[in-house]
Amino acid sequence: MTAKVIDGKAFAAGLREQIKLQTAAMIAQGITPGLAVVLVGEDPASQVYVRSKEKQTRETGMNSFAHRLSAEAPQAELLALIEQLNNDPAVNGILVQLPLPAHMDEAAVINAIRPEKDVDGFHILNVGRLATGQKAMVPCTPLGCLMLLRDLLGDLSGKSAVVIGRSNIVGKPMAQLLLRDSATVTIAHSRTRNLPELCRQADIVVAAVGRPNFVQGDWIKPGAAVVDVGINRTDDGLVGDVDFAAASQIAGAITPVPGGVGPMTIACLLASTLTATARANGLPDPEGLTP
Ligand SMILES: NC(=O)C1=CN([C@@H]2O[C@H](COP(=O)(O)OP(=O)(O)OC[C@H]3O[C@@H](n4cnc5c(N)ncnc54)[C@H](OP(=O)(O)O)[C@@H]3O)[C@@H](O)[C@H]2O)C=CC1
Ligand SMILES: Nc1nc(=O)c2c([nH]1)NC[C@@H]1CN(c3ccc(C(=O)N[C@@H](CCC(=O)O)C(=O)O)cc3)C=[N+]21
Repeated sequence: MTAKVIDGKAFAAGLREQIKLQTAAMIAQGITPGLAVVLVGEDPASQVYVRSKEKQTRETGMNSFAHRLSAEAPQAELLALIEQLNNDPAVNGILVQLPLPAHMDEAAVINAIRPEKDVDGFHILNVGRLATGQKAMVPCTPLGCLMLLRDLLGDLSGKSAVVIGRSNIVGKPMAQLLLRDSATVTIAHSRTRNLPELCRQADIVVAAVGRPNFVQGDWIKPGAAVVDVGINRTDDGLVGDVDFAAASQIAGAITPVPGGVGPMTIACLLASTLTATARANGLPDPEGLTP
């Protein structure tokens, strides 16, 4: 069997078209959504992402505000910038690109963002809201994965899902979203025993590990859905966390790297910016863009 290759790039493009239409409708009401992206330091990969985010933000008709701080900037300078963005009515969403330089306290920085403007969904209040089933800002990468899975499988209720990875930015919120959709969720990590066997029982495998080709083809249940979040730069170029060649012979559907989850992350960032703008203006949540 050969798996359906899920075209995240095309799905994301469709999502951006919807966002563009709904942004235009908002602008017609006198409201222009605005996203501020803050980059601290000169990490080349982060610079590429941030430029891509800025370009796509403008292409949907939203305002994009870029702020760059040197890698040596004191944390107080970043906190002062966040405070300024918190109080700027033209800014509906704030994203501080991670990772931050080692001298900064990531949690303190994230929690300084007004939760309503926290389009990454990393603020402790949004984490708590998601975990308790309240209206939250939801992290972009897991949201993108959820959209792809719902599109593929429809109702996720009762499906068994294994999420490999327990980070605050991918694994844990992914598990929360799948749980909210009534999947039966197992979270695996570096201390998990019998990971291959665990995966073999899963209808859905989400890999967010950060190790090239980590998930083997024979870990996959025939016909299962495989979502590869991993972005690993190797001598063979950009590869995911799943051995794509092997897994795509067994899975029912699989996301490629590149062209799978990555483009969905950025599209969901724009979706969340629109959601934040709607909520800030007492408008209903945008159609089809919130989980
Ligand atoms: N496509 C996209 O939009 C995005 C892609 N990414 C990519 O996704 C990947 C994961 O990112 P992130 O969550 O931030 O990474 P982290 O490094 O924060 O987390 C990795 C997780 O994998 C687990 N892990 C490590 N080794 C093993 C192992 N041998 N067996 C089982 N679990 C293991 C770790 O377990 P433990 O907790 O025990 O250490 C940890 O929970 C990276 O490649 C990253 O680049 C990230 C964000 C967005
Ligand atoms: N505050 C914050 N929020 C984030 O959402 C965030 C972050 N920090 N730090 C870094 C990670 C990583 N991330 C990606 C976004 C897009 C692609 C993406 O578009 N990938 C393309 C390929 C891009 C390439 O060629 O490098 C693809 O998979 O097709 C990948 C990874 C967001 N992150």
